Amino acid sequence: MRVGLTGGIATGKSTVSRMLRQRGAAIVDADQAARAVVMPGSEGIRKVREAFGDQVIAADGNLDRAALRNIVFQDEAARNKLNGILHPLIIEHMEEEVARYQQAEEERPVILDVPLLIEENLTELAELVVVVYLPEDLQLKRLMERDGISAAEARRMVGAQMPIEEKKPFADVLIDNTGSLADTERQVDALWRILVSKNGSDRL
Ligand SMILES: CC(C)(COP(=O)(O)OP(=O)(O)OC[C@H]1O[C@@H](n2cnc3c(N)ncnc32)[C@H](O)[C@@H]1O)[C@@H](O)C(=O)NCCC(=O)NCCS
Ligand SMILES: Nc1ncnc2c1ncn2[C@@H]1O[C@H](COP(=O)(O)OP(=O)(O)OP(=O)(O)O)[C@@H](O)[C@H]1O
Repeated sequence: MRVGLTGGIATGKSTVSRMLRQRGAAIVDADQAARAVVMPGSEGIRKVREAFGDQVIAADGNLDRAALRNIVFQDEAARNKLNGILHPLIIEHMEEEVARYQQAEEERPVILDVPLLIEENLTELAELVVVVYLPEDLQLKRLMERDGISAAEARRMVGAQMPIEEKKPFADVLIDNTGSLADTERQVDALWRILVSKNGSDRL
């Protein structure tokens, strides 16, 4: 079964996906795919260089992620341009990974960890949509603490995504990550029970 795991930046997707992996899920992560498709020499990095110039390429030939991040979180047109280049490559990369897991004999749930699942109309990739939720004030606080950034910068990054309150109605299952990690673990346990029963593999 394919599960779409989404939320807003820093609401706790990686935290929840780690908890699901510990319970036996396979994880396919869009942020990792976004890194894989811009490896030196790839079609992705060539197209990004054509669009944004040498300012976003580091001396060693890798993508200069900080430079590109500064550009795209300030400028919607630049962000749309980057998305237009990378999203088809990211989706293709993720589809290949999913196919590899599904060809394997196991029936374990495959979790698609995709921050922009709803913005990019990708919910159809998944049979079940899980939204990891935090109220926006706490989202900003955790983002500032994790990335060591200012409130203004955090607001810009959050502003580049659909507000978390608007993502809530898309959830088949909502995980509220406001409380302690133990509290979130309990919600993940309940989700896991749903996933294994839908897979017909309650015996796991
Ligand atoms: C701009 C880039 C180079 C910044 O890299 P950096 O290492 O600093 O951040 P990282 O990739 O880990 O992303 C952190 C978070 O930012 C948010 N985010 C990333 N890209 C976008 C975007 N295009 N629009 C809105 N939010 C985004 C996501 O919540 C993500 O989890 C990178 O995020 C990127 O290549 N983005 C475009 C690809 C993309 O859309 N990725 C999101 C998954 S579909
Ligand atoms: N229940 C919790 N209590 C306190 N801190 C938490 C909790 N859950 C997650 N965090 C912290 O909040 C921050 C954001 O969590 P995480 O990195 O999992 O978010 P994310 O949604 O994967 O972010 P991104 O969109 O950037 O990939 C991290 O520093 C994490 O350690």
